[in-house]
Amino acid sequence: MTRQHADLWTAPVADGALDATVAVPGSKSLSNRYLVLAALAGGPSTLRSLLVSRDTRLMAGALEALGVQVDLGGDAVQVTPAPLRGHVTIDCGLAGTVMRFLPAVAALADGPVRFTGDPEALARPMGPLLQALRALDVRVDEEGEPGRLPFTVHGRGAVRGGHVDVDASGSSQFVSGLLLAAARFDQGLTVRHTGPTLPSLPHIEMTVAVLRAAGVVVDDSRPDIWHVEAGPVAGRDVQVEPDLSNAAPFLCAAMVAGGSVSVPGWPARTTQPGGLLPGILTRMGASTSLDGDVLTVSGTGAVHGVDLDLRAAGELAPTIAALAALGDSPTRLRGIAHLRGHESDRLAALAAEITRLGGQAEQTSDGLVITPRPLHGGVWRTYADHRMATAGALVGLRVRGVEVEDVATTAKTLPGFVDLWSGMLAASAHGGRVVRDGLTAGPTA
Ligand SMILES: O=C(O)C1=C[C@@H](OP(=O)(O)O)[C@@H](O)[C@H](O)C1
Ligand SMILES: C=C(OP(=O)(O)O)C(=O)O
Repeated sequence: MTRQHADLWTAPVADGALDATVAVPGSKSLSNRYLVLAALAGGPSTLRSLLVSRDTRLMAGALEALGVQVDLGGDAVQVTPAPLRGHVTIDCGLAGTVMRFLPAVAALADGPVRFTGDPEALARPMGPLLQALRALDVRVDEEGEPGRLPFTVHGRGAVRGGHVDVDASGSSQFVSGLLLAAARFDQGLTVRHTGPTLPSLPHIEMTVAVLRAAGVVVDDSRPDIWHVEAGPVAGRDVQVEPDLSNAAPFLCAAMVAGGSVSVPGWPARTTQPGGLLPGILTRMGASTSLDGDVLTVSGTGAVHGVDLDLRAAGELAPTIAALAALGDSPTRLRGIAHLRGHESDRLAALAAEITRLGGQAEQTSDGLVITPRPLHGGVWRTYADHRMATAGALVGLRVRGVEVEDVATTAKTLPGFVDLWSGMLAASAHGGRVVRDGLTAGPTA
């Protein structure tokens, strides 16, 4: 896209130290897991503080197409399960959680379920999951390139289950997508990961945790093997944690601009990879404190380079890479080769955009090496990738004239991003107010 045609948002520069409390909405990963399990449950569920964003609307829409009643209006989302019907098409958008969590669910429907998505979604890997379904005697027809959207899962109302191998080195979501539906298979399911590396283990632990909380028996005592017993899934009343990965750019903003940013609702224990943020940001020069459920990150503007294995938390990589580009020494990010199959090829995208602004960033076989250089303004391309957009905003907090292309792509997981971001800056000028979806809600004390 050329500059003339792009939809550009000039990222605001911080003109002083930050002092704000930012309330971020619910976790995408938890929200879409709760929706799937609520659809497979034996009775209704109430999901409180569920994220309402493009990814969760796509999930809700897909489940509704399959016959489930999902009422997204109001403070709490009500889900009423129903027998799953086929002869429908599911639009996955660019949501990994929809394209990877629903094919095994579709196998339980009473007819064919066609999966489509955004043009960018056609580049995201699906093959190992589709092969695993075929190994379980589920018929899957691909329409174009093998192992990619679009494809059709031929539901037959039941899946035998048993044992299946899957190479999840491309995405942990292949494992999660099999486990989430497995309690509804006749024999349950044992999944064994066979690939060389396994990314995003906390997200698999999240899957196990939400299954257990719904009364499903899961054995994860052996490395790379998970067993889900056949049995009922309980309808639940749950409170969704805030999205800690979406909190990341706000917390990092305190390091870039100096000052403090707090995020309320920070869970004492979590399976979200964002739970690793306090440790990572401390290594990069921040001070962090947890006061009750409020996490505060404080910084001086100094950012130190790190050598970091982000295998467990690849979702944080775009934010950490943007932070690293503003550092005082080089950073090496490892263990994230699979980011080449995320919303964009994130390793290529980050290297290209940091370089475009005068920085130095090179891809390695499994990550990035970022050597800080003085940066200048310019267009920051986002490749339809929400985390590229928030990474550009972070760079623009210090570098004047960063124009973020298609900032609306943040609607994938955080539709209120621009309002929250400018609210954080406005609140800082007024002494620590709470910012919720762009609204300054009042003083914190
Ligand atoms: O299961 C999940 O909710 C997710 C798992 C991870 O996927 P990968 O293992 O493909 O990185 C993560 O990056 C994604 O944002 C969400
Ligand atoms: C990789 C991500 O998303 P998805 O759930 O679409 O895989 C992400 O949000 O960083």
